[in-house]
Amino acid sequence: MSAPRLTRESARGVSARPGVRGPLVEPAAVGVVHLGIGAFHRAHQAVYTERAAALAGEREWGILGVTGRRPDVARVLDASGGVYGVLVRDGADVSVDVVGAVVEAASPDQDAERVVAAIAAETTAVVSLTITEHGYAGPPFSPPIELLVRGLRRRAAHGAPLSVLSCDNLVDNGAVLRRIVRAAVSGDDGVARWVDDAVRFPRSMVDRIVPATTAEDRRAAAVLTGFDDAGLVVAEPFSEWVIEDDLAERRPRWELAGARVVPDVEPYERLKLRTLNATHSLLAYEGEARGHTTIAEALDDDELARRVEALMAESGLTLEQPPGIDVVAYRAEVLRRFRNRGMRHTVAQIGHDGSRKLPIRVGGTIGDLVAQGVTPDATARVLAAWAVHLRRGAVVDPLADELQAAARAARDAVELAELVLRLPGIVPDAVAGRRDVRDAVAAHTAEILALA
Ligand SMILES: NC(=O)c1ccc[n+]([C@@H]2O[C@H](COP(=O)([O-])OP(=O)(O)OC[C@H]3O[C@@H](n4cnc5c(N)ncnc54)[C@H](O)[C@@H]3O)[C@@H](O)[C@H]2O)c1
Ligand SMILES: O=P(O)(O)OC[C@@H](O)[C@@H](O)[C@H](O)[C@H](O)CO
Repeated sequence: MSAPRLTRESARGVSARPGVRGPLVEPAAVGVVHLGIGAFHRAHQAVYTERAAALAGEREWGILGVTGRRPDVARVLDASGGVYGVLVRDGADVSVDVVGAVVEAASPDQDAERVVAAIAAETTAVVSLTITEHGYAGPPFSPPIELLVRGLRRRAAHGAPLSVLSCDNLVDNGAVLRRIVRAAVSGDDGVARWVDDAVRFPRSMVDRIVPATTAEDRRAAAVLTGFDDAGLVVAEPFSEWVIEDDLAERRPRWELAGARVVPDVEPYERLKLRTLNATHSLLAYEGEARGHTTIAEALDDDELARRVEALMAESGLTLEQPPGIDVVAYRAEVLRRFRNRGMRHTVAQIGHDGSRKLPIRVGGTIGDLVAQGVTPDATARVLAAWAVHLRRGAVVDPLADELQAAARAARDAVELAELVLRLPGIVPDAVAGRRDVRDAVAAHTAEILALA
């Protein structure tokens, strides 16, 4: 690409161009350490943090972004002084928000000491994480979790309070992370007591659709900004962040930027995981079986659209209405978001790591339906579509080899259904052996197998 590179210096004045905004801040210090600086953090929490800091007139909320596994993103952000753009796509409309909140970047293997020191620094008030569902598995734990624990041990020496904020699509992400950290420091009473007293692990629900960036996205952003941006991310206009009101006192005023800080995140989280994420997984796996490439294409398929509506209605039986949200309007909005033709969110990307995602997206719904005396039907279809994916698709999953081998060895739809239901943790134990649930999954599996 021949355009000059976007950097903190070259970005000055870029907002004079039509369709381009920002950067809004020039932070003077690191106040947030973010572990797992992938596409989502750059399009979500970093955007809220920048807007909140700008609106509050605070310069202490610079972000040190730490990559999860590979150093690539750290090197890109190092080269740009942390500055990157968010290409917002709304159908054919495009705009770019240039973000200045990230001031440093690091990778776990090359910069571990710097990251541990930053987590321990009194000037740091928040450690946030987006390390994927898989990043919380262990022991042994992923590199970001190891760094977090090392940083907390060091920080306990001065004991300044801290918020540790998981922003991954998990059920009760705050409690999951607290359990991992508490187990890791359990041998050291002083650190464990400090963690209990001074470290908050708020639950949070995050929502913004952020597909992998393509070369076409980079070209479209360069037309608007005049710069090539290797750190570019692409996102829809919609964004939501609901955070449990259990943060340490010193923190960015995210609510100024539109985040909701509420006493109980659970109803928001359930609604999102069981509506948006569950239907995303159905569209991903059955979309693949029906030959679709993106979510928008899959939803254009009338049969799939009908299945999605049925899934939303069925999972709705297990949901309560979160304060301030109309569930019917929420569902319509999710469908509208999925239909955003500007976004190329591939079914392949969403289908990754099903063994980690499906317990969160459909396992709980199935357990709750059975407890209500309802045999899951529309929800069973998600597991059926996954079973067919395991047998025929390009599987990316920590258990890929074992799952693919088992799925290919299954003799029929009933055995495939039994395979996915009996995998530990996919559905609650009380449900895994139920004949009616197996029959529902098997019936859908047979239908999807017959598609090809
Ligand atoms: N992209 C979205 O639309 C979106 C929306 C809401 C929530 N999220 C949450 O954010 C997470 C990350 O999404 P993303 O789009 O940034 O993905 P990404 O692939 O761009 O980045 C993920 C980050 O996590 C790291 N990582 C990946 N696997 C890991 C592992 N096993 N251990 C430790 N670190 C690991 C990567 O190195 C990277 O830094 C999702 O898994 C989800 O929980 C994403
Ligand atoms: O990001 P993942 O891999 O957990 O899941 C893929 C999508 O379902 C997910 O990212 C949604 O786009 C997101 O949760 C919307 O807020």
